[in-house]
Amino acid sequence: MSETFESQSSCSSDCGSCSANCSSRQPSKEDFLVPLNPYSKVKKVIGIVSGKGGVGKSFITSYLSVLMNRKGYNTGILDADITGPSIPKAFGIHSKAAGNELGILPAVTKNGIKVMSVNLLLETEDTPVIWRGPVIAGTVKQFWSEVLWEDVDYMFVDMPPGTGDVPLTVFQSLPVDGLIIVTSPQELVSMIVSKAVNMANAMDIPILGLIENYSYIKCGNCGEKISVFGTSHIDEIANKYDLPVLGKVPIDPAIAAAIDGEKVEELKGEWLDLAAETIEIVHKVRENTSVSEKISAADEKAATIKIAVTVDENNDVFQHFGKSDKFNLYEIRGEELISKTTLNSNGSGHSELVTLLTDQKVNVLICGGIGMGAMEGLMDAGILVVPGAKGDADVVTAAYLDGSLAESTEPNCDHHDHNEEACSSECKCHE
Ligand SMILES: Nc1ncnc2c1ncn2[C@@H]1O[C@H](COP(=O)(O)OP(=O)(O)OP(=O)(O)O)[C@@H](O)[C@H]1O
Repeated sequence: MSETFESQSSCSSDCGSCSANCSSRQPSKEDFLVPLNPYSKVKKVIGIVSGKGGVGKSFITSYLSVLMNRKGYNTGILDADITGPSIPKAFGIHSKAAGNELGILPAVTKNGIKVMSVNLLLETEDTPVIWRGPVIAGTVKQFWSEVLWEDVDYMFVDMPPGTGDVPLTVFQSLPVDGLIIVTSPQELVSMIVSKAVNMANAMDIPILGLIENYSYIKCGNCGEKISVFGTSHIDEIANKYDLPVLGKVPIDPAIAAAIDGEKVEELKGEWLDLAAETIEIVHKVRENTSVSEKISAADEKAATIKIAVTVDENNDVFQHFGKSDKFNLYEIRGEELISKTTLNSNGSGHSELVTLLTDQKVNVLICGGIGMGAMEGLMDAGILVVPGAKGDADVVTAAYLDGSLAESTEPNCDHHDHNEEACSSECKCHE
């Protein structure tokens, strides 16, 4: 029986009455997807990509999964960087993969993150993987279809670096919900990020944002940020593609010590908090308490709230409330954004700003640092305050609406130069 006959006979339509030209049919995105292990359920797949190797993509993948695990989500890592697998070491995993009749069993980290990597299959960890592209891509597909992942909320895929054939096959084979592009300042950032963005667009996969690793070094004595690789262009490129910058990670010996010491789960640092929040908001897998529940259950649909956010010229949350000269004003009805406008002030002190916000009938203020005097003024005026917010104002507002950022009655001293020490008794924030 010829191949042509077989394929025609598998068509259930009556070809005699069909005008479609089957040979010219373009395959859809779904045609390339590999089925997931039938005993597993993965809610969201986040791909971590870089234009080239060596930018710390594996660290970013590991630490993002640690942050999502800390938020209480079932988290997995599929290490698709087959020729440079570094995920198991970061978690101190040296076991070999076992299996049962339902599939290959992933390794499980101390805190419960599931990991599958080629290192779990190699005889020794230093065995090089000298495989051709199709074999590498086939291995990644097997990690998806044959590993018994069971229930995973967020699966992070440490993608092979670059934009060649292997990453392309991986992109096509897995149902990736969103991508994060990792870069470093010394790269030809514009060109390399552009390639990754174009690839994602061609594959019709949304990009959540950019993360710059090795962004700067912080001086241990004075706290000054030193850009060792020269001026970063990450903000320009993010503007060009209208993408948020989800994190700028410094070169920090604590990071190297945690990764090389196989203790990434013990690492503490807020560098990727915004990225984790963005994943949580954009690819929501559980229902959070929404702000509309907080206002009024009775007229939830009709209620309009006005949120003011202190902003700088980059639309990031400005960190000193009393010196804010610009606010974003978001008007929200029910779950819907009705308007977003800019409110200018002369930044002349917190009591004038409280009056300005009261006149605008603002219900909620989201800001960075704020002292006790201003807090009291706002609370007296019936304005709820969300202090200590950082990053893009739109993302932060979405986080508040989603219930992931909460109001507080405590001041926040980020607006003072404490060199990251705790607020001292000389600080006037609490007066
Ligand atoms: N921000 C950082 N500060 C200090 N050390 C870092 C930082 N990011 C990564 N490192 C260290 O650099 C080394 C390489 O990191 P990682 O394994 O994530 O990247 P890679 O494998 O070289 O690159 P990629 O994953 O992009 O191919 C590791 O030892 C890690 O601890």
